[in-house]
Amino acid sequence: MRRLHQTRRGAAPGALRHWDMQLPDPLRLFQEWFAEARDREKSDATAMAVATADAAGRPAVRMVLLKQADARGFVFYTNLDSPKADNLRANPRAELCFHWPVLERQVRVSGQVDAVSDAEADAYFATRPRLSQLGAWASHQSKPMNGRYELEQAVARETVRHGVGPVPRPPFWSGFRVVPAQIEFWQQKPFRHHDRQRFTRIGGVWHHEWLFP
Ligand SMILES: Cc1cc2nc3c(=O)[nH]c(=O)nc-3n(C[C@H](O)[C@H](O)[C@H](O)COP(=O)(O)O)c2cc1C
Repeated sequence: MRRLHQTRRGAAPGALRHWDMQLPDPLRLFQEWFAEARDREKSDATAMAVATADAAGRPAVRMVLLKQADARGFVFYTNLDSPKADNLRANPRAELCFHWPVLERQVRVSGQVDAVSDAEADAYFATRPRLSQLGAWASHQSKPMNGRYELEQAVARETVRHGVGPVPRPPFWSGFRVVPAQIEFWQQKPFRHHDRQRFTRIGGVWHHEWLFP
């Protein structure tokens, strides 16, 4: 695991010596852990739980797949008529949680949620397999259906409707970006003496704390 480097500074004669931490950028640290997870985990390292709450504060959590992670935030795609999208419109905050069991690591990311731009969603949708694109058109995500047959019928209808041309992104399908205000890295250690490091962004600057496990 990447460690904070501690360096002595300001050691003018007679001055108080102090420890100054040179902090790693938490987004870079995330990228390092994520790259290791992609190499070493047996399951999909992009799978993450996303917790939302409705306007009354009722929580809901479900798995989604991370499609982009950079300085702007963490992006996933979904149906805009789904309960999670309703929650995010009512209360545009979320927490993500990755668990990488082979590496014995957990990462939590929380913050404000923005809609991704239409251009960005179009570009990502165009990369999806055709059957996934048709599935996005066919699925009224989280609405009741009369068994699998209704889904298969809807996929068949969409297949005929789109013919052989490109399948455009449905207007009811797009992405959300969680803009990180806090990122916590948890690394399992023997006897539950785990490492926890929390980074909080205040006024555009990341602040670091160690937490008791
Ligand atoms: C590993 C995994 C990955 C998933 N990825 C997505 C995803 O990227 N987008 C999505 O809308 N649903 C995804 N799902 C399904 C969601 O967990 C959920 O069932 C669905 O989005 C409906 O959620 P909602 O009713 O809370 O809106 C995934 C499920 C699993 C188990």
